[in-house]
Amino acid sequence: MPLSESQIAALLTPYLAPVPPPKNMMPRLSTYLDLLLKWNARTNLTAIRDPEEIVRRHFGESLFAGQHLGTPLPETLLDLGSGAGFPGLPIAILHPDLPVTLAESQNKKATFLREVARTLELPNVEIWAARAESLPPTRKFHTVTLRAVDNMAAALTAAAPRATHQLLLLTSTIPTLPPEFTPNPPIPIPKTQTSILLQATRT
Ligand SMILES: C[S@@+](CC[C@H](N)C(=O)[O-])C[C@H]1O[C@@H](n2cnc3c(N)ncnc32)[C@H](O)[C@@H]1O
Repeated sequence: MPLSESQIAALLTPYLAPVPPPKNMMPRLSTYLDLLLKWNARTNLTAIRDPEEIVRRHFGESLFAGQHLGTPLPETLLDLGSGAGFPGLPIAILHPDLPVTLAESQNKKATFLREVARTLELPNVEIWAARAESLPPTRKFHTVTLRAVDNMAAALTAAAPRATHQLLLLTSTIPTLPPEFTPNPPIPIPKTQTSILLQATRT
């Protein structure tokens, strides 16, 4: 049974500030969820299969990160190892004017990301269907996000030279950060025992 937009909104309440969401956010999240469930039935995009859990864990945590990008909003954002789009795609839905690049090296996941960006009509989303390390050296981003990457140390090595201002990590452990980045106190992510948001500023 698909979730209605109002069910999605209710599940997201703990993660969102009590302000009206941007126009089109709930319809876009609803379409994204439908696509994810459809694709996940035949190809393994995410191990979480329960729609409510997808909304809470993937959408909710990503949107929570999207509300901690700082003020003013970043000029550009790279989501390194985006998988099925987390946290980068919900952030792009929350901030449709923010140019977001999703780097994902697995072809089937990158194809899915393209399909979602096309269907949701998100013109500011770019899919980099290869390793982030292969982006041209001149490509830098105000903010680089990382969530659930398999090898955090390697991902941080790839992320650091790309981030002109900050790294934003969704993680359960505090990793050793590159020395040019200074962490702020971690922020607990709602409804989880262990996950934190760790923002680190280039100094
Ligand atoms: C465990 S998944 C997590 C995906 C997503 N961030 C999430 O939280 O659901 C990690 C993904 O990162 C991708 N990945 C790892 N290192 C990468 C790199 N250097 N460049 C691009 N993609 C990378 C992998 O292909 C994989 O799909």
